[in-house]
Amino acid sequence: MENKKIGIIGTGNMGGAIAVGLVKSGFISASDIFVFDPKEKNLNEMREMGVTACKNNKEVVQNAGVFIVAVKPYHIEGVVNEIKPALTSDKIFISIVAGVGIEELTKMAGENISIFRVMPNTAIALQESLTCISTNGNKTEDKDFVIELFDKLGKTVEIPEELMAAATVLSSCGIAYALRYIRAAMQGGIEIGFGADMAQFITAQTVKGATELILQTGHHPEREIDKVTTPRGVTITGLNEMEHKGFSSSLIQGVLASYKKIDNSGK
Ligand SMILES: NC(=O)C1=CN([C@@H]2O[C@H](COP(=O)(O)OP(=O)(O)OC[C@H]3O[C@@H](n4cnc5c(N)ncnc54)[C@H](O)[C@@H]3O)[C@@H](O)[C@H]2O)C=CC1
Ligand SMILES: O=C(O)[C@@H]1CCC=N1
Repeated sequence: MENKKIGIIGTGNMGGAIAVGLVKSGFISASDIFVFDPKEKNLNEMREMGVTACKNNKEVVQNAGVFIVAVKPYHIEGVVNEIKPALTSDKIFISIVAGVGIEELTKMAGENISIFRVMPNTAIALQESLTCISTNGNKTEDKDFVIELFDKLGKTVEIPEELMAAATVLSSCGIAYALRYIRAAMQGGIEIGFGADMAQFITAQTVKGATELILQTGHHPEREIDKVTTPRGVTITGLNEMEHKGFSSSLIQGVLASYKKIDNSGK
């Protein structure tokens, strides 16, 4: 692929976060990122970062060799119809749209274009995404570029497309589940004496520490928990009370409910 300029179609929560992460990463100069969004406010935020705002989606695809579609599932078909005249065989089409498969995307865009499904999360703005990539038999050169691109924006894992719905739940929704844990722990922290800001800082840094313990050692969480739970101590008392109230079960059921929602809606 010759043209390594990057397009983003839809600069809402995710498209905007990708643009921010890309500019921060220095992987590409801001002016080589081409975006369109019908919301002028979103485009202005992009312009302020030095990103090139286009007049429409077709112009994005004409300028960029690789483009990321980050619109809601119900807008994808309209977007693909709009960009179709600019879809030459040298383009790489990356979709982060939840629940829309490569087969469906191929029907919309045509056979002769390289299509990837990618599932990032909002931490991509900080280059801390966990991004799942499904390559479905694309050319090695294209695949290498897409992986390199998202490696600059966090960590990547390559998965078969059949796991994309599960990836959406565990990684993309997962950020929200983790944040809800942080909020709940903060609320407990406030009730036992901390101000909100201090409770937030203590909880967030503690979660970061827990995450690093797992990521850096590869240990099972329970192995690290065993080091904290003094017999007859305060930790096990709290943990057991959480389990009596359904903590793990509630999380697992939430994950399954999100997964079912993707299956049910086909989105
Ligand atoms: N929000 C998240 O954490 C994640 C979202 N996704 C997927 O990313 C996609 C976007 O989600 P969000 O960013 O949350 O939604 P959003 O609503 O924040 O952003 C979508 C953007 O698309 C723009 N848009 C609407 N019609 C358009 C058109 N014809 N051309 C160009 N832009 C258009 C909207 O103005 C909006 O700014 C969805 O398909 C979602 O499934 C995937 C992973 C994580
Ligand atoms: O909630 C949603 O439907 C989207 C997909 C993954 C994260 N947000």
